[in-house]
Amino acid sequence: MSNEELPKGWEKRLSRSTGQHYYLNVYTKESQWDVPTKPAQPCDNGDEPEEVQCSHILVKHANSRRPSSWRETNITRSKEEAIDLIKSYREQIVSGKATFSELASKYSDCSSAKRGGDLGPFGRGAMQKPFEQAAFALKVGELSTPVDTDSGIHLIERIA
Ligand SMILES: Cn1nc(-c2ccccc2)cc1C(=O)N[C@H](Cc1nc2ccccc2[nH]1)C(=O)O
Repeated sequence: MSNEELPKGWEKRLSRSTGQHYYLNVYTKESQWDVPTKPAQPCDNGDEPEEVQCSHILVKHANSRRPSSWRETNITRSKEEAIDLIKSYREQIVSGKATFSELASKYSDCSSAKRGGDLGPFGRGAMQKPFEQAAFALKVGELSTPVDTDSGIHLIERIA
């Protein structure tokens, strides 16, 4: 089957190690041995937007990729403490005690804190995969549960 015959967004590649053909999803860069039967990205059939816009609160921990931020030069909290903080922020937002923007501006370890956590619009392939998957699974206005990436623990709100 040539590339032209494959569903949109897939490419046929040859594995150097096995000599077998595999199929590359050009959007997610994920590969598979089975011949794809559906378009590579749900948005090809209108199920998913090209981009989403999200705000997030990031709490870094000692094992984060870069355990430093505008708030704290040397971040030493544990991953479990970071998860507990994100859960407490989520509770404050859901109960109306604080707004997402207020908490992001005060506590997020991402430089987007200065914009209330707003990351702007992004498409698939722009963010670390766990963040992307969580963001694209949210409905507009919805709040995530804690999301774990190499950067730390996130709380994500989908804006658009
Ligand atoms: C992806 N991104 N966008 C901004 C941003 C956007 C708008 C305005 C200012 C900063 C900052 C970042 C960023 O990578 N920040 C990192 C932390 C971080 N890691 C992330 C992983 C996924 C999504 C957002 C993330 N933010 C940092 O400051 O150490």
